[in-house]
Amino acid sequence: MEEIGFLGMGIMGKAMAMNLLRNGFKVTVWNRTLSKCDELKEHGASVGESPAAVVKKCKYTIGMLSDPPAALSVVFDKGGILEEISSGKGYIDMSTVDAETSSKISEAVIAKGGSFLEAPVSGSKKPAEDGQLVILSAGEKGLYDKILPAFDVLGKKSFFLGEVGNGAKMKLVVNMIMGSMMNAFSEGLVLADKSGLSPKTLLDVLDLGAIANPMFKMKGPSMIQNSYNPAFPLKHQQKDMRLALALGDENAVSMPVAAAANEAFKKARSTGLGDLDFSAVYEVFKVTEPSA
Ligand SMILES: NC(=O)C1=CN([C@@H]2O[C@H](COP(=O)(O)OP(=O)(O)OC[C@H]3O[C@@H](n4cnc5c(N)ncnc54)[C@H](OP(=O)(O)O)[C@@H]3O)[C@@H](O)[C@H]2O)C=CC1
Ligand SMILES: O=CCCC(=O)O
Repeated sequence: MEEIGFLGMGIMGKAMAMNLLRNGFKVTVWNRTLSKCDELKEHGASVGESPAAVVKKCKYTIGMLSDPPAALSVVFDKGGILEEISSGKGYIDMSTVDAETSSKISEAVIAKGGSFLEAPVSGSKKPAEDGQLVILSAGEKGLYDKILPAFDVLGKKSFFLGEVGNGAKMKLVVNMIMGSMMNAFSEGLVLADKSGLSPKTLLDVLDLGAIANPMFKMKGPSMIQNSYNPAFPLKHQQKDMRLALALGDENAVSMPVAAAANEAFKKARSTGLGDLDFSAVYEVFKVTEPSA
């Protein structure tokens, strides 16, 4: 497989690029804060000085950026992808963004003769490290077929969902459900605790029943220890709720549960919890009325 470019060495990008290196791919990385490339360099990656420099060197470049402004910035700004993308080169944006952002990027890349695929992922830090992501791609099928060897390393399953926007929408629907579940779970933990039950026993009961799931199992024990080491930062979960609610607006879908969950994530952000794991929304539900 050709050398792969990788833009964005955050929690996910670093784990994914490291995984590609471990599996024998040649990788050139770039990050806005350059020092975050150091560890990758120690493991054999080359470092590009700009997104454009990475695209110039590599036939295929992957992006894993925080949000729509970041995803647009690496494409359209000075030193961005558009300066070097051309016929025969492909850009694969794996960031979680809305369909409109993805379409803007796709149109600009294609106008320069390049190919584009959106490919957001389900799965967090650990699945990224272990190559167990679920990849939700859409866009140019030819590029999908060519990048599959890399997807096979990064994920346990890849979907091709058709036209650009479908991957972004699928990802937002999934994360809207996940964020709402995390709110219900947090409320339940607080309700158990305040009504004199053991939250730990609640976790055991949940795990044996019809609503057992990997998220409760993985996050529950650390939540009841008030430990929120970020795997999926809360600020990104709130961004996904906001983008999913906008998708609901466009399609006239009433989403009262997601809207309430979004408010809780906003509240958590406003109290300085945005950089912690999204499970820190639990803290919002713990706040009790001051006693008279
Ligand atoms: N963490 C998770 O569990 C998952 C995250 N995602 C999604 O993946 C994406 C990345 O998430 P994650 O790795 O957790 O996020 P991080 O916050 O850890 O990393 C964000 C990355 O985006 C870069 N960035 C931010 N703003 C800009 C900008 N204006 N220009 C250029 N680069 C910028 C950061 O660079 P710098 O270091 O300079 O700040 C960093 O490399 C997000 O869209 C997220 O929603 C999807 C699945 C799971
Ligand atoms: O976007 C983040 C998703 C996190 C997960 O799927 O566990």
